[in-house]
Amino acid sequence: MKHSILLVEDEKIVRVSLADALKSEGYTVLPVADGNQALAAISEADFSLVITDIRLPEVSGVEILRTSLTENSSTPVIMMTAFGSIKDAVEAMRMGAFDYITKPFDLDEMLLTVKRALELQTITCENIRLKKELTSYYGGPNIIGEGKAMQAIFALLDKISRTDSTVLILGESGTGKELVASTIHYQSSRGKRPIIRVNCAALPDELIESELFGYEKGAFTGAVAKKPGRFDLADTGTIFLDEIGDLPLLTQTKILRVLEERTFERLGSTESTTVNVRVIAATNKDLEKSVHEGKFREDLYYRLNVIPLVLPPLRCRQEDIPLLIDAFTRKFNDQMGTDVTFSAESVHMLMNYHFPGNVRELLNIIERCIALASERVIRPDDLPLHLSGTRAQKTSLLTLQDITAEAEKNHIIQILKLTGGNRSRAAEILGISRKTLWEKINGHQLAL
Ligand SMILES: Nc1ncnc2c1ncn2[C@@H]1O[C@H](COP(=O)(O)OP(=O)(O)OP(=O)(O)O)[C@@H](O)[C@H]1O
Repeated sequence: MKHSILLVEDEKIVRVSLADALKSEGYTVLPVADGNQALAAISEADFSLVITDIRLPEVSGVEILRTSLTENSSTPVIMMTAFGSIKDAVEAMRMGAFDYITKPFDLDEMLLTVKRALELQTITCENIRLKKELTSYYGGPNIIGEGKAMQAIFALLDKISRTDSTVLILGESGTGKELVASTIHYQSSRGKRPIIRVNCAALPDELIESELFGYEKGAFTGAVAKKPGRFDLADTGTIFLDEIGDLPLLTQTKILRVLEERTFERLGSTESTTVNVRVIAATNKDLEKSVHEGKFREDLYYRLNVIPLVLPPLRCRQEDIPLLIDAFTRKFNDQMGTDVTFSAESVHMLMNYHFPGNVRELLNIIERCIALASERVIRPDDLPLHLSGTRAQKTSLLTLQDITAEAEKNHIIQILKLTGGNRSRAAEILGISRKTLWEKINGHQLAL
């Protein structure tokens, strides 16, 4: 993108020759002769750079500097000053001007200063953009959900972020475990330090320990230099152990030691290394079952389970689906420069889909629909075929017992919604005791 420069200079000869020189460098230039025109231009457009004379009739260069900094603080301002007004230039620098150039100036010197100022402006803008992206990706409000289940999660997140405890996040694939882990980290006192993610399921058993704990030079064939592990990299920050249920037993023992003593040994070293890390782990496995099966260490399970956070599957928080559709539609419309919306029938259809892939699946469906949209409104026919097909397909594969259980569960959800979560009234309508309802809520793992 071409840089745009506002040039404010009342001396015609300087204005015209400098504007020509800047244009021949490939910049877009708006030359103006007085301060009032400059102020009007600043309020109407964003410039990459402002170059202004200090002494101008009516409105001074200092006033232009002040307005420019207020309107857009990332736009650098270069002041041009005659020999007699150096004091003003110094004052302008103090106020935040990028630099000043004394008139008469050498053109090359001016172009070099312009280049430096624009480099700074590019970096500043990029920095602002990245920061925005980071906070919009990880900031609390961007975990979307307004149903009871998610409200309870937000309240817990708030508390967890203020502690330094180990957290275990449980939930099916795509329910937002990684998003939640990042949010806890960024909201915590370690937020400005690194968060290192390890996908325990993706690392082959023979590499996992060297990845986690690093190795010394010569620890094994091919270890030509010392390499820090992920725990070293996460020092003073957070380590996110994703899919922890897939860790081999031997590595589990070492993780337990880090959790208890904050120490570990690098491969090929007998010396202990101490780290200061917060551990957040996640899994979509039933860890309790893995413990019973002897696949997961019981002591590690209890050590991790200090604060468990269970993310409910999307099908159990139907009420969040329209909100998520809205947010994802906005996101992809922004990205693709489109203006697509979902019809009420499509939203209804999505609300009735069981989303085995949870929020990730919904996100992918929205992206796909917007990318392939031939019209502005997405109707049920435009949704992926499996959405209408899966229910029938799923039903045919289920046993009678499964179908009954599913119907029972959905009915309980509906009635609880109807009674605004009042369990006594729901039990009355359902014709069961409060105790039975409680057992069924637990049995179906309803996050209400
Ligand atoms: N409540 C939510 N609001 C907004 N976006 C969400 C929400 N939950 C999940 N997402 C988005 O859905 C996608 C999947 O989430 P994430 O990767 O955190 O899930 P996960 O549970 O860690 O999945 P897996 O177990 O497969 O690693 C991400 O793009 C995430 O930003």
